[in-house]
Amino acid sequence: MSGELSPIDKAKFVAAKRAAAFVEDGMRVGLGTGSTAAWLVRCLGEMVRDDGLRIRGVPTSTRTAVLAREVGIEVISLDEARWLDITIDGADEFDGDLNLIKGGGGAHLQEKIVATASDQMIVITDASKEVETLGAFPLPIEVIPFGWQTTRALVEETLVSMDVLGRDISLRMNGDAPFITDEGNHILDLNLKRIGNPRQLAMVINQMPGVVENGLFIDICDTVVIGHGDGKVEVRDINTGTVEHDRLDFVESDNLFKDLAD
Ligand SMILES: O=C[C@H](O)[C@H](O)[C@H](O)COP(=O)(O)O
Repeated sequence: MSGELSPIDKAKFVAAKRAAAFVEDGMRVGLGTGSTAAWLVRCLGEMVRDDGLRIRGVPTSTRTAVLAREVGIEVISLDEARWLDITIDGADEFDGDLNLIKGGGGAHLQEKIVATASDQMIVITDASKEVETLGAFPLPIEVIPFGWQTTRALVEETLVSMDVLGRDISLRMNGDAPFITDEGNHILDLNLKRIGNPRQLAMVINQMPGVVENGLFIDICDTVVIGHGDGKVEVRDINTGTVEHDRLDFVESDNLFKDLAD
């Protein structure tokens, strides 16, 4: 990486750095996927190397597993861990109840399994991802490749019957070929614009044959850490109703940030 980081990258970095402080020695940690979660993995790697932090990480994608090993985090499978103390991950959108849309990187299936198996889930994000109502970000649905067009038609029919607005459904592509998830599946992106009842929608979608998992995370996230490009961080906890404000002087003091920016 060279040159100055963009304000969005700085925001993601400080959110990740602040959230890393929730991780304690001996914890089993779910490691999210995406550009924000990658900062978290790098921050934890630094804590392992420099501070002697001992953790075992359960990655939520192949990409994250590769990065975690690279930075020196001991990687174990979810089956080895069974239960996690904490999961820290990014999100594509979050609302005031800390319900989320995830899966912009196609990893929401493993992410949801890992987050659900954790005592606490913390989302790290920049402020642009906060919305009043979920749905501006297309909702990812992981479907098995067999009969995916039939599954898409069924999803569309169901949305019509539920009177959900904006029934624009596309197969996610990777160049000329369909995107393939870590589990060998496809992704349908639902451009709904507005999701009035995310809980109901999540349940209805997951009942359809061919659907593996949708990207709505309802009542899973406990805490959101929102970073800003100037180093300010806000930590909101849905269980206690508390909001904390903090500021990280990352430019001057953070070796990891300096190494990456050089
Ligand atoms: O599938 C990907 C994940 O759900 C990501 O956590 C989400 O898309 C946010 O990614 P980023 O931090 O890159 O915006």
